[in-house]
Amino acid sequence: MQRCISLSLNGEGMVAPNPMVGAVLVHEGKIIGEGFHRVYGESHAEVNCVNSVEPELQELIPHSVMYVSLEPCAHHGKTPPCADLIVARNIPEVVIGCVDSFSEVAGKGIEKLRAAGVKVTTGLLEDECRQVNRRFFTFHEQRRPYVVLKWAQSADGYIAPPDGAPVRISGPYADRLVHQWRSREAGIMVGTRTALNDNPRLNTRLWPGKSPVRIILDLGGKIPRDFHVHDGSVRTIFLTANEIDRSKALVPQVLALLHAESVQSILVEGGANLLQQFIHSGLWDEMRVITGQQPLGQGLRAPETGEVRLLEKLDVAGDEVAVYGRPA
Ligand SMILES: NC(=O)c1ccc[n+]([C@@H]2O[C@H](COP(=O)([O-])OP(=O)(O)OC[C@H]3O[C@@H](n4cnc5c(N)ncnc54)[C@H](OP(=O)(O)O)[C@@H]3O)[C@@H](O)[C@H]2O)c1
Ligand SMILES: Nc1c(NC[C@H](O)[C@H](O)[C@H](O)COP(=O)(O)O)[nH]c(=O)[nH]c1=O
Ligand SMILES: [Zn+2]
Repeated sequence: MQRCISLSLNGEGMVAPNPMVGAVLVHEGKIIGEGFHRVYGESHAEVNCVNSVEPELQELIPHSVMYVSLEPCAHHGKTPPCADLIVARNIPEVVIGCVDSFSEVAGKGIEKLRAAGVKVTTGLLEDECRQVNRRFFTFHEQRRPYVVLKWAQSADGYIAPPDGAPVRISGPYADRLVHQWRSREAGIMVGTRTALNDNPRLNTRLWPGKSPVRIILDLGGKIPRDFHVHDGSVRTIFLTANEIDRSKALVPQVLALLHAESVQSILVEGGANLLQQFIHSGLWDEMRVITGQQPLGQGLRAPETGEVRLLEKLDVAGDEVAVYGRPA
């Protein structure tokens, strides 16, 4: 199953909104086939796994066990049901990492396999398999995008100078990492003042990968038409007074709207005002804080994190990158 998890990660940035999935076929303890879901809309891991078995070993398939990190699908989506393929290839046993909570599946794959006499085991490395697809599961189970908060702060805790002018706090390597993060999320969001002060592009020009949908808070329609966010280079959602009721809490409104737009995950890049509202709402999943090497001395303070749980700390060419989760 660990091999399935490693294989599944090859689909990162390519398969969303589908989950990342890996599968292996094992005959008498030996892997005879393996596969992963490569690209959204193309064949699933189970299919690529069966097709990877060498012609001379195909006869072993009915005597093998399939390990797969996510429950095989049971419906005709963009591709036929994998549960039907497993039955059709007479695979007698399937070991599943985690059940698929997507309503079209949600146990129906397991039911179909068992009804056809296939021995099914579920829950092997379940937490690890769910962690791989945390965006997918949050979207389908909590009916909101997976939320990653991110900011860069100076060594003394500021995110901007007093006049709010854009300033580079993180170094070129951390910037490249941020663009890799951008390529792994479906959406990227900033507040009105960040859009006005920084005129950001919010794309992935420093990393090979898909640029996320831009989500710009602009209730007053203040952002000039010649700013990058109006350049039409990527899909951009402007949140105006038509979509957002100022008298109500912002974050639940934004997340409901993005769920309706099928935006499975967002990277919230600031500023402090917007980030603080997400932190106070409790509707966030990861917090990634880059601390630069230079102090600013004064300016706009970084958001208050509140109680958090440290998940990871990296040194990126002198910049500290800390990843936090919500308290347990
Ligand atoms: N270092 C970093 O990582 C980083 C990241 C991003 C930004 N920055 C810097 O941070 C500064 C901007 O941050 P900021 O905290 O001042 O502003 P911000 O969070 O970018 O935007 C705040 C503005 O968004 C609108 N807004 C926020 N909540 C709202 C709500 N609930 N309903 C309606 N509108 C709402 C309001 O605009 P209106 O006032 O128009 O109503 C509010 O003034 C800039 O100087 C930028 O350079 C730094
Ligand atoms: N100042 C630093 C930021 N700022 C984040 C802002 O959202 C900024 O507007 C955005 O990064 C600009 O986007 P683009 O480059 O125009 O695409 N973020 C960092 O990671 N490091 C900083 O020093
Ligand atoms: Zn499938």
